[in-house]
Amino acid sequence: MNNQSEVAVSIRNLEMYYGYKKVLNNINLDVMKGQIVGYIGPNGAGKSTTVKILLGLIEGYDGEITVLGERIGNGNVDYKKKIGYVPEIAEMYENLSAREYLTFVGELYGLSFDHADQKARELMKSFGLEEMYETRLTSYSKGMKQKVLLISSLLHNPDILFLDEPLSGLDANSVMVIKEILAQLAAQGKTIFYSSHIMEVVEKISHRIILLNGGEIVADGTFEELKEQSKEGSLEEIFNQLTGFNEHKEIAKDFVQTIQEVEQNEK
Ligand SMILES: Nc1ncnc2c1ncn2[C@@H]1O[C@H](COP(=O)(O)OP(=O)(O)OP(=O)(O)O)[C@@H](O)[C@H]1O
Repeated sequence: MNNQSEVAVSIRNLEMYYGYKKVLNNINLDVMKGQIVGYIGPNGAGKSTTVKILLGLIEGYDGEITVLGERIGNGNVDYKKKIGYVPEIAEMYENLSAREYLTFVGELYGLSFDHADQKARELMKSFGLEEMYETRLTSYSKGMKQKVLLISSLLHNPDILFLDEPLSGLDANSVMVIKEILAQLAAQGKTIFYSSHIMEVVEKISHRIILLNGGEIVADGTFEELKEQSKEGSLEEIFNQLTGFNEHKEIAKDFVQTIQEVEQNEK
């Protein structure tokens, strides 16, 4: 089932200010069901701000946003049950075991304890973490915590997923598994917003790439379309070109020179 013609998220004339600073400028988007959207841009471009607005975590924006047919921001929060979110930096209550954490999150999303428990145990097993299920998260490695976070975002079988650096800390084998899971979820009609600074992965995984720069969309299309427009070969090169960046060597040289500076009395 792939409903690429149905709109999952619609954004019209979105603008956001922090104080006097405009951080989102006239964002317009329709994202279809079953699409994996690579939502990329330089640090501070406005990616997290957009996602937090869609999640209902930030108010005070201008514009109209519809998620799965519901206009958001009118007090109706039911749509949030259909969303899964993996933030880049997560508060995980690390004194809890994975079992306690995941059943807690599952119950927040309306699952019964038993259903959440059974599902979480099964998903932990798929990730090779069955033995760790009752162990406190404090003793998990970074990659293990990331797997628990991914599970927590998917337990309630959401229709839309927002992932911020979801492969952070994962080994090569786990990366292959997650990429395949995302492809299969999209094929079932789930919509995935995938934010990452790792261009090789975004290039491969995304059906559509949206590049944000200074709060504006500066590119929107398939990787092939972006390549055609920019005449560059890789997404990294397209990114550098469209964000006007070609000074990495000079910046690195200045940085290294500064590190090597010694005070007169240190010589
Ligand atoms: N709570 C806040 N108060 C004031 N300004 C903020 C706040 N959060 C973000 N900003 C500003 O909004 C702009 C967009 O930030 P945002 O976090 O959306 O960027 P991003 O594209 O997600 O960046 P990164 O790739 O570094 O995660 C930046 O200029 C940032 O300084």
